[in-house]
Amino acid sequence: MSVVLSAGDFDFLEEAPAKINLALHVTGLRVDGYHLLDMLVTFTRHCDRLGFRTSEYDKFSLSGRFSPLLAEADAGGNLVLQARDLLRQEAHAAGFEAPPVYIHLEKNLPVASGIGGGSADAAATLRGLMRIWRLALPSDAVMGIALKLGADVPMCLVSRPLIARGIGETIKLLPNFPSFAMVLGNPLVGVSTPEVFRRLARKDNPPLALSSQMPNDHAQWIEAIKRLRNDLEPPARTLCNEIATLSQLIESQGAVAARMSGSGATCFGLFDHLEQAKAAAASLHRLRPDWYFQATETIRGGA
Ligand SMILES: C[C@](O)(CO)[C@H](O)COP(=O)(O)OP(=O)(O)OC[C@H]1O[C@@H](n2ccc(N)nc2=O)[C@H](O)[C@@H]1O
Ligand SMILES: Nc1ncnc2c1ncn2[C@@H]1O[C@H](COP(=O)(O)OP(=O)(O)OP(=O)(O)O)[C@@H](O)[C@H]1O
Repeated sequence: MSVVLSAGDFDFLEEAPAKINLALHVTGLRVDGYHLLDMLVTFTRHCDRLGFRTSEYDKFSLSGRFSPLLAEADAGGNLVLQARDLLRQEAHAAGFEAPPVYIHLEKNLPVASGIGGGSADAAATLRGLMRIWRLALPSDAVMGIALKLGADVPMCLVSRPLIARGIGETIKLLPNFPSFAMVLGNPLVGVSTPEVFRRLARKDNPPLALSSQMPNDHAQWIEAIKRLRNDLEPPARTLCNEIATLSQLIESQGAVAARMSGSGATCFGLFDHLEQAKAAAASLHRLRPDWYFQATETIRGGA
C-alpha cells in the first residue's frame, strides 16, 4: 500500500534522522567479539518519517524512495516492528497497556548504508509508541530496550550531537556542537557491517583525542574532525571499490572535509554553507545519476 505521510492522518509523527559518524575509532575488542568504539556522532535534518495512530489491530505500511527494498524483505524483520514488539513486552511487564497501533514508515534513507537508518527507525518507534501508549518507563530502561535492538539505537534515541563509547551505549551529549552543511553520497551498494569489522587490520587504535581541548566553534570543530578518522573506512574500501571514487567526487565539489560514515558505504562531505552543499549535490547527481546524493544540515547540539 502506498501512503503519503501527512500529519492529519496520524496521532503523532516522529522523525528518524540519519546518524553520521563524523569520526569512528576502533579502540579494542570485547570478550563477546563486539568491537569497542570511540565515536563523534551527529544527526541530519534529512530523515525517515514515521506516523502513529491507534487502530483496531496492529498494522504497518511503507512509502518513500527506499521502501521497495524493505517491502520485499520479510516485514517481521523490520526494525520498526521489532521495536514495537519489544516495547510492548516491556510495557506489559511494567503493568501498562500497549494496545494495537498503526505505524507508517516513510523510508527516505538508503538501507544498509552506514547511516543507521534502521536504528533511527527503531528509536523513532520507541519514542512514538511511548507517546501514544503514554508510557512512563525510566530512561535507563528505555536505553536498555534500545541497546537490545542494536548498537546504534541508544544514540538514535537521543538524536543530538554526542560522543559515544563502548559499543555505543556510553553517551556524552555535546550541547554546544555546531550545525554543518553536508552532502551525503551513496553508491547504492550495501556493505555488510560484520564483514567490515572482520577485515580490520588493527583493533587497538588510538581513541578520539578531543577531551583535553574540546573545540568551541564551527571552524575549530572542522579542523578537529579533519584530524580524526574512520577506522572502518580502509576495510570497507576493500569490499566496495566505489567508496574511493565517491569520496574523491565529493572532495572535488569543494567539501572542506569528506569521510565515510559507520561501516559504509555512505560518505559525507562538510561544506561551509547549505547553498554550497545543495549545488554540490546537484552536480554530483549530474555526474552519477545512478548514485544517491542528498544535501542537508546537521542538528545543532542542545541541552
Ligand atoms: C559501525 C556502527 O554503525 C557505528 O555507529 C555501529 O557500531 C554498527 O551498529 P549496528 O548496525 O546497529 O550493528 P549491530 O547490528 O549491533 O551489529 C552487527 C554486527 O557488526 C559487528 N559489530 C558491530 C558493532 C560493534 N561495535 N562491533 C562489531 O563487531 C558484529 O559482528 C555484529 O554482529
Ligand atoms: N526500518 C529499516 N530500515 C532499514 N533497514 C532495516 C529496517 N528494518 C530492518 N532493516 C534491515 O537492517 C539492516 C541494516 O539496515 P540499516 O539501514 O540500519 O544499516 P546501516 O545504515 O548500515 O546501519 P549502521 O550504520 O548502524 O551499520 C538491513 O540489512 C535491513 O534489511
